[in-house]
Amino acid sequence: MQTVRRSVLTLATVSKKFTRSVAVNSASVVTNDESNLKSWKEIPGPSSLPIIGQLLHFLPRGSLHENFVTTVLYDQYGPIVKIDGFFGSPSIVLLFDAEASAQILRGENWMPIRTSFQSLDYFRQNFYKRRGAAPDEPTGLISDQGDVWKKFRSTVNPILLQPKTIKLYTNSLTEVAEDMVKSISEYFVAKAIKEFKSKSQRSTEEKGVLEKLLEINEKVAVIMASDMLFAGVDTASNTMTGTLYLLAKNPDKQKKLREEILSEKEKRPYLKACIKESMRMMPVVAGNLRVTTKEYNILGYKIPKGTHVSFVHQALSNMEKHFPEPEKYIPERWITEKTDPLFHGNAHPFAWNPFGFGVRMCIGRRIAELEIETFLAKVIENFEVEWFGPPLQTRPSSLNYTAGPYNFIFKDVKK
Ligand code: HEM
Repeated sequence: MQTVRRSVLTLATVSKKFTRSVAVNSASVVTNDESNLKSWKEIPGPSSLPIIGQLLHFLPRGSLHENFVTTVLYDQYGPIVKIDGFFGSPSIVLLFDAEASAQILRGENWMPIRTSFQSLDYFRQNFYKRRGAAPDEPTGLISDQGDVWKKFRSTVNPILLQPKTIKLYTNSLTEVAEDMVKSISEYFVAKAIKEFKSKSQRSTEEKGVLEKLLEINEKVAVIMASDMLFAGVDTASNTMTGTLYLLAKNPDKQKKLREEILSEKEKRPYLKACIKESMRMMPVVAGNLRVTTKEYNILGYKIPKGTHVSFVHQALSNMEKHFPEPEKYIPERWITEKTDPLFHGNAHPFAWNPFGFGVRMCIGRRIAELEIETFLAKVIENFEVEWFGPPLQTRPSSLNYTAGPYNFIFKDVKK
């Protein structure tokens, strides 16, 4: 149970600037004949006890203690599963169905609610309150909801999602990522202010993310720095480790990637494909979450307003029906012809959804992609990466963390 909650990264008049690529489609909500719908109580799930609900199943030695998100629940109960809340926490509905996920994600795309970590909410609210902030002031994208989230997201969206700005910022971002664990956001912002002031006036094109955020105001920069530290470090680093592991286990794919990198062509489709494929097999975020703001009819069940629904895309992207031979690392599926049975476009569009959806999708996506591409290209260009010993383990928690030992061998590439 705890794992489900933590597995979900609890991490909209939405500004026109960022609605353009988003399909708001509440018309797609299923309108089954109401009389045939089963009630919320009838949604299948593990057996439950008063007060503690299904907790026993998730404790050590319980049948669902480990990795149930991917297979066990789906195999036992099907595409929709209810996990009862316990000790006052809300119940949660898990969806293992791409179309049903699409219905809710689209239906909630106007003002998506994705609950955060209670401890983070508490800390941020008290931290900012102590500093004299008004109740409607933002605390961060991860923790805010409703109008406060919408207004703040509209402010930072154009900067964070602009490819030109992100490209400029990659080097400093990577540097920041390396030692950010030791520091707090204010430290970086203070340092950045000092640095920027010491530099002569620069054109808009040369300014990085933090510089542009600082131009809005210091508060926006501090909040965003805090969000980026919280959501951007472990996600990107675990994805890099997972990709490196899969490349080490698939030397033919690694060789092909090295050839592309050494060819020094500007575009690197195979590199992108390698990353997409590892995010399909080993997504760092197992599922996403929305709290419904209206009633839905999903897979024959009535889902009331206010329900916590989790879309378990880790399970979906590892299903044969969406991605043939799902247990194999085949980056080619992302670049092959439409006629190839492996073609990724044959999968349901919501079966691979590692960065979330719509107006609330990951705001750091471009930064993450660039970071991961830069890192992998450098490593694969310089080293032949091998792996020895048992497979790399992942530890599902708030994210799917890779767990040591990291049995990599790096051999110099003979150039
Ligand atoms: C491989 C790396 C990453 C993955 C897989 C990932 C995944 C996600 C997902 C699934 C969401 C939820 C989206 C939704 O609700 O629809 C999210 C939100 C978010 N991510 Fe990422 N992320 C990654 C890297 C980053 C980076 C590098 C940053 C910052 C630099 C970042 C910042 C955020 C923030 C601030 C949010 C909250 C957005 C909001 O609620 O408006 N993420 N991410």
